[in-house]
Amino acid sequence: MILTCTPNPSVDHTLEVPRLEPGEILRVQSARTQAGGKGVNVSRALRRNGRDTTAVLPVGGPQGAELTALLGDLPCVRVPITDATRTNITVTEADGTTTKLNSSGPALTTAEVEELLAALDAELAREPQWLVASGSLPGGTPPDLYARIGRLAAARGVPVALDTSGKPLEAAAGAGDFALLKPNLEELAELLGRPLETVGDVVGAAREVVSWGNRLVLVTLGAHGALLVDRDRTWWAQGPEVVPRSTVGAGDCSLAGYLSAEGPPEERLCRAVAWGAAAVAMPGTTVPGPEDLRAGEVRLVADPPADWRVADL
Ligand SMILES: Nc1ncnc2c1ncn2[C@@H]1O[C@H](COP(=O)(O)OP(=O)(O)OP(=O)(O)O)[C@@H](O)[C@H]1O
Ligand SMILES: O=P(O)(O)OC[C@@]1(O)O[C@H](CO)[C@@H](O)[C@@H]1O
Repeated sequence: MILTCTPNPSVDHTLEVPRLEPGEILRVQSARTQAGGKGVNVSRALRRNGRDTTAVLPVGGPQGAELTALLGDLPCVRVPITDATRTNITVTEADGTTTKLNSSGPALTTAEVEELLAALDAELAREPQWLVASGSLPGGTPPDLYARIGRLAAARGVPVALDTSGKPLEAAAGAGDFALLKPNLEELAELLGRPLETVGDVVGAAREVVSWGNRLVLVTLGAHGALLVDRDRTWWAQGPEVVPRSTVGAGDCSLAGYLSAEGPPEERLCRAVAWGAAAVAMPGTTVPGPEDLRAGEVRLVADPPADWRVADL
């Protein structure tokens, strides 16, 4: 079983317009409301592909009730909170350009944070294969929450895959001990405080993160595929070419694909880019199923040259 924890889940509204023009009245071509939040999406993708998963998340207010309904039969542990679950809005354009308006989320009380951790610990006691800890932290939550979650999982012997950004990423990655970190290129550049333009730049940054005590770094590069870096090796993989419809959740599907695979790291990477590319071709926060994956069309390069420019991949 793969356990996910999403401290700041969302109801995702996606609006499709031909072209986003600020200041204009735009006619919406289609509107979708789906369950969202990074860990929730990882669980949804795993479930859609027949994997055993449980999602732990706080829910509150009418939006929390809406999220519960949208989650359907996804196995979940919902921790009730007083403040309302957030709603995030995405606008996608005909050329695949995706614009996100993400709310900061509800204010969790100290007691609610402790209840979330207790619920998570009870699930960790079931010895899942992985814990995925994902997404931003809601207001009022201490930035070291993911570091605390990492310690809870370590005490239960469960490896953790972390996907977050900004201060929570800084606080957790610096504490080390994560089996996998999944930043995208911008998140990794922000963490290290320098631009990352070549494969060598990205690998150097990822190795620095590994030197803090973390095992593997999966750096997703949007349309340019993904790099997987450990202490000694690097692999780059690129999924099949797709017509992008919505990039929302592509990173989550990549992580789900990575964790769903068994075998050596490079096989996991190939699965990650296949799932990520499939997600991009789907509307809103829709996750791909087995029929959407084109695993045979993945390109893999071991130890790619350091001078390759990410923008040219
Ligand atoms: N335009 C694209 N064309 C093809 N594949 C893409 C495209 N964008 C993303 N992907 C695939 O999805 C993966 C994840 O994308 P990305 O790096 O944008 O993740 P992310 O920023 O974490 O996304 P999110 O936070 O929305 O889940 C990439 O590694 C790649 O395999
Ligand atoms: O605000 P966060 O927590 O960083 O990201 C939240 C979010 O953008 O991430 C998912 C896609 O990865 C969406 O379902 C959701 O709306």
